[in-house]
Amino acid sequence: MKNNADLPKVSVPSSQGVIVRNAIKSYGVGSRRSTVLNGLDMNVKKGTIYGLLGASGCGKTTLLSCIVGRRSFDSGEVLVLGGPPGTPESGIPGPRVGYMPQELALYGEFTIKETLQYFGRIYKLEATFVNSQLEFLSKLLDLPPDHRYVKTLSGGQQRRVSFAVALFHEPELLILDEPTVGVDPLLRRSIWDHLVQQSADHGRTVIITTHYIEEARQADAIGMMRSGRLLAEESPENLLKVYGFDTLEEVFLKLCMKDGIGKTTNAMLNAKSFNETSYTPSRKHHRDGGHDNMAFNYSISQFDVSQVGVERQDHIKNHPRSLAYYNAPTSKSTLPMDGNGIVCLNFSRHGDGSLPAYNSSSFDSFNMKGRINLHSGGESISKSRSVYTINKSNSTCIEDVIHNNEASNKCRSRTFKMSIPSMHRSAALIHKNFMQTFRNIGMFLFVFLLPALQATIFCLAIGQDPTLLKMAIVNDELDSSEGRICNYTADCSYFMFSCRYLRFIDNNTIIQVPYQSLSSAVKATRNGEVWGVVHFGRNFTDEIMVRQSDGSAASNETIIGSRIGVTMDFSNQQISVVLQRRLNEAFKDFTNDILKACDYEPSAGDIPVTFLDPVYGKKDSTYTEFMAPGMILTIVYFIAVALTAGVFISERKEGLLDRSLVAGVKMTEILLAHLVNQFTILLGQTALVFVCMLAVFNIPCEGNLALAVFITLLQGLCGMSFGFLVSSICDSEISAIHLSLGSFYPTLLLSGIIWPIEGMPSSWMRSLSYSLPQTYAIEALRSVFARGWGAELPDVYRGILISTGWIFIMLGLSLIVVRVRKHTG
Ligand SMILES: Nc1ncnc2c1ncn2[C@@H]1O[C@H](COP(=O)(O)OP(=O)(O)OP(=O)(O)O)[C@@H](O)[C@H]1O
Repeated sequence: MKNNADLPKVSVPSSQGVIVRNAIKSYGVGSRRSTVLNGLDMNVKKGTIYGLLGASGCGKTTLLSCIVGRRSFDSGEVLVLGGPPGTPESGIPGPRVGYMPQELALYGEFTIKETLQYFGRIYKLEATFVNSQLEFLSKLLDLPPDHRYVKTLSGGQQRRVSFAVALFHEPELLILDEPTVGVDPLLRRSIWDHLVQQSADHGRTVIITTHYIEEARQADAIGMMRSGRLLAEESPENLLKVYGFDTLEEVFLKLCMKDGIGKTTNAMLNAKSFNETSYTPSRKHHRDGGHDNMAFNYSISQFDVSQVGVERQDHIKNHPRSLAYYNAPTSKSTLPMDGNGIVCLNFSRHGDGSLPAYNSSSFDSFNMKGRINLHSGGESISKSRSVYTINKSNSTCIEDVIHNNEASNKCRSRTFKMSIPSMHRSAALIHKNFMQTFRNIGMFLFVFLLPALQATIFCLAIGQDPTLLKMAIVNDELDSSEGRICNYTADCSYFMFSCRYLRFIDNNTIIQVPYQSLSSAVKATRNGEVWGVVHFGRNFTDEIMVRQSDGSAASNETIIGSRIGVTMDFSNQQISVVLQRRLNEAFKDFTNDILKACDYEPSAGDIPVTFLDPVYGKKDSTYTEFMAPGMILTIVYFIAVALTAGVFISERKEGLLDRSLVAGVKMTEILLAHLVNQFTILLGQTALVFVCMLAVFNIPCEGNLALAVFITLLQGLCGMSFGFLVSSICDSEISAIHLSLGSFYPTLLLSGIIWPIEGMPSSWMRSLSYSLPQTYAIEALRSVFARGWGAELPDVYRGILISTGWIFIMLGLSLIVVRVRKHTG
């Protein structure tokens, strides 16, 4: 029908559909550990439709996710299209499988057409093929117009689009988790008709879960699942015939009741007729079709089971038609005649650990058409469970154990191997990310401008000296009756020094509020009306003169009379520091002024400690300048954390991650695409932050601007990596927010952004500070900004190296966490 020429060709057609053996899967740990799959066996013949039925929570989705390789069994085996998931033979992940997870697994911001185009790019399909499939599937699934955004569709419409995504690249194997939920009966029928046609005409294998038991009548086989295993695995016709019911629901109910009242014996075996009937695909093409799946071709009645041990017989009961289990066969007579089959052997290793030798001559009466897999039935895979493949053509016994171990070793080594990203998939992901970003332009602009906005707020709000602070002035020197009033002379006149001093107080910082009495001024301070009181004694000017002339012989009375008494509200440290500084500066200016007016050297009145020109920085550098490097890095770092942390979580929750990974997308490609996307945004954000800080608010950067930008971008990447780590650890956005916010304050407080690390009381706390990802980078940027240092100096290159190290550590940890989570459920 459609020319799917670009899909990778499978060189060796597989004869197998899906085979699951003795699958065990648990979730949780300790007392909360619960077993979801409990020794489950499943056989799906290639080219058939397999309906997996079972109550909610019985483990269907878990089983499917293990089949598609998104989870792994605790023990047991799964072969998909001839190989374990994750191996090239299985085609998983990759275009040979179409997976529709239970979640929607669609991008809401995309139109229907864009959705298919995206997956088309992932599969590297030609645009003409994608368009023709879109047209075809739109009709088949009665999809809304393809320009409609997915997020605007109804739930049922969205599920149909999700179904179309699983179908459209015409995969060999379709794994559909409840595709017909929310779909009306007519459409359900056309979906099933399509699946039947796909399996009949094109030999596609379909595994489908559904809650509508009766619709599974169209399946070739049904697996009825309960308590983590299959109660029955049979064609619907046989099930109905054997149990004599009209509906599958009744059959299922019956099986459940049997299972529930402790009849552990498999219902199929109890029903004698099941021993006599094998599951044979009902549609003619299956009988003729040659899609060999050995599991389906034998009923138990075809095998001589006389030598099967008691334990094995239990297994046989669980595998009434698909498998035969044998205790270590020593004679060819124990093996089936004619046909193909999976033969499970219960054998032990020899004393020296070697495996018993089987070769084709052991079974020469067995007319093999294809491969025979000989399994041991032992429970412990590593010790006694082995798989043999006997290859008829060369008549040698190939130890699949070794082969499998090699395969699993390869798998294991793949686990932590960084696969080289594919160009076309990375390009598709990057394209998708940018489309998602720019679709919501309002939100994008907000996020894009947010760092510059934060930088502006920081520069405006932090580090400026407080202004317009009210101070009470109680000047007892004033007495108009005695002519003691303020004049504004600049001469060398020793008169009303109090007024002359007050003229030098910075009016922008201090508002002078005259009070008549000291008590009322102190009361005003207590009431919070003023920040303090500046008090001059009645003979202030005279006492200063006496003190100057008496020098070291000045009396205590003179000293007290000549002082400017300041009573302050010290409750606000920053304000009181500024007030003290301004009052001291005013006094210095006052003495300089009077000395100059009287022809003395103005600086003669200064204290001898003199700060000459600084080596680095300015004498009057502000707190804003101290904080700016830290703030720049913090803003960029945490915006990157916030943007990235949600990415995986929403993709994982919506099933998009699973769908992409099953489609063949690599985790490294997803990471890379997000890094490219976020980094591009980060470039713009960083540029705006620097313009804002340096050009608008005049924060000085003495060093190389490019170096400063480079350090900032590194910290942005560091934030992204941390965001990825957070999102790979957390299951929900809420927990990601908690973790991100939880890390925000310790970073802010411990990284030397607000206060110098040298102020920390103990060495362990300093060590803790330096173990954070931002501390060295902040020191590096501060050195570039304030000292003008270059990358050749340790303070700078250490920041660069440590930031780079953190990026790799956190990205590596993210990949490890993703892998570990896959294996732990
Ligand atoms: N990640 C997980 N951690 C812990 N328990 C889980 C996890 N995933 C699934 N489970 C539990 O495993 C059991 C089987 O879940 P699963 O989703 O496989 O069932 P299901 O048969 O597909 O159900 P439904 O038909 O409702 O989709 C449930 O009890 C579920 O709560």
